[in-house]
Amino acid sequence: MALLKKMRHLHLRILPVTAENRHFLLRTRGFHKHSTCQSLPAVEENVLPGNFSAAAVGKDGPLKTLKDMAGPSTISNIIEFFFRDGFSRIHEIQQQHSQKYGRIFKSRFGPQLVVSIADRDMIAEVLRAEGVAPQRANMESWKEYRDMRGRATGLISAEGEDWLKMRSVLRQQIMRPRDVAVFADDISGVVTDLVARVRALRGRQPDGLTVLNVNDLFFKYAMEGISVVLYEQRLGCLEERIPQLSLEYIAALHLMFSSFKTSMYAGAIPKWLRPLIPKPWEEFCHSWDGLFKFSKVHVDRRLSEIQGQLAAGQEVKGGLLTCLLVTKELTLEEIYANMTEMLLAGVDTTSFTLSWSTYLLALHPQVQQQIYEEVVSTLGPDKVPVSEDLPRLPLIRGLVKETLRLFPVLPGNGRITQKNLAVGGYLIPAGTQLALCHYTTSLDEGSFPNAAQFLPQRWVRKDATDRVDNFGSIPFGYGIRSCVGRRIAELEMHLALTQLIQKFHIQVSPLTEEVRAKTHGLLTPGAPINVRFVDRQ
Ligand code: HEM
Repeated sequence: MALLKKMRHLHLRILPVTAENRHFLLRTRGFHKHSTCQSLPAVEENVLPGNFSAAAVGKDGPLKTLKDMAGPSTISNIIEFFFRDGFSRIHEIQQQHSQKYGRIFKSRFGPQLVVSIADRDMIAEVLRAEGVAPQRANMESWKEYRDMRGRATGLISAEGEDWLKMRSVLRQQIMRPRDVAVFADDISGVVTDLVARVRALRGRQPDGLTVLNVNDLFFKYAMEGISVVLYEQRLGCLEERIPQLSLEYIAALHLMFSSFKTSMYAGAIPKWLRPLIPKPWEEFCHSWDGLFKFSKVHVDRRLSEIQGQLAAGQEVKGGLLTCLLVTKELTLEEIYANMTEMLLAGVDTTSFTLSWSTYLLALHPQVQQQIYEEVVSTLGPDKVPVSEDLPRLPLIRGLVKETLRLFPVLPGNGRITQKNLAVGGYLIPAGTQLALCHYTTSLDEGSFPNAAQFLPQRWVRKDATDRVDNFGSIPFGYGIRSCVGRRIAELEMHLALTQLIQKFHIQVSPLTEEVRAKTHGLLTPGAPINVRFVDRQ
């Protein structure tokens, strides 16, 4: 209350969403309450959905039903996933299945039928036909945890009207490059610490050059980087001694990902079986407790700072969190939930991409040299890049795009169809779980000639009319439910890579053999990437 009364004294760096534009979104997009919140009935394969007649005809002739669709049998899936460790090869299995069964195929996982789409144009059709509040997957286990603890859902776990409200608030704060440019100075401060940490770590190795398991370093960078944006404070992750609270968070995050398979089962195992197999659900809840606790501490800290400033009649300045706390467009519980989910979504994604980028640069010294030349001809050898410099570094942007094409952090994404669709000659009923096979489309020769090659140059536009984006590679998703943190992630990666390339020759260490990708929830390096950072001057 006190905050609201004093809002006129505030000077926020970021303008809040107005009630007017939020309601505009709700009104004009024809959003219907509950339209996406239905529980998912098992999809019948041979039934023509309501709004299609039996003689439904697509652009290439009569439409077929899911019953006609090819795909691996349940038995072969069980063997593949449980006996051949398919969970760590989901990206490869995606490719193999699309070669064997076609660009659209079905798989069964117990009662769940999944339709996989490994074709750029079909994916485009699906995403372009999306409604106002698309649903990614069944988030029942996430919601159950939140209900059990009396917590709100955040952007990842929310659906329908709840999601739309939060999305319309957050998207206007962080979705455009110019919105996130205000964070560039703070992130640059984190990059300075990253560079210092590279020097400290390599100094400990016998050759004085190698940073072992570079992902460990980028993890800390990404956590520190996203935290200055989300919590408006430094966490000390790049210091020699990491503060206890941050260490606890890292442990909770590791538990969430290391128990990825068990967490998946937490949602898949029926509730009545939990007393017999309690571990997955217990670990799932335990890691969420840790993640929420961390966000709550940091949000509460900022809230009491703001209250103190207002009580003392001082001006309140701040970024995203300050704005959310002051405008109260989201409840405090929604703020905790969104900070928790954004932090979860924003650390490994960014750190894996940075690890793959440095690995690819090290493997391709000529490409690295080309990018280095662009950086020094634009900035000189020493200038610290600012956000306005980034549009003038197309190869740095191409480097990130090409890394994400070859190693899309999310090798596949999901959608639950909200209406009946005709895709690839098939009728897909509403309520069907779709798997969009981005790994396969990213490596498709039709979309990307010499697809296996690392060519950041392919993303550089020749002129303003030249569009090189295509649905073959959409690492941040597409449309209204795409990654809300995209611009923050890009800013963090562009600023870090520019400085690393400016300062160091990045070389493969003899300690690193070929590193292949494995799926562990996300597409991760399957072995430690050890990289040499050799001073350029
Ligand atoms: C390299 C870095 C990143 C990649 C490749 C990435 C990729 C993605 C993808 C593919 C999705 C799903 C989009 C869809 O379903 O269409 C997503 C969703 C999301 N991402 Fe990211 N992400 C990255 C970094 C971040 C960061 C830094 C944040 C923190 C703000 C973040 C927050 C989110 C959230 C909250 C969602 C859910 C959005 C919603 O459902 O409305 N991501 N991300």
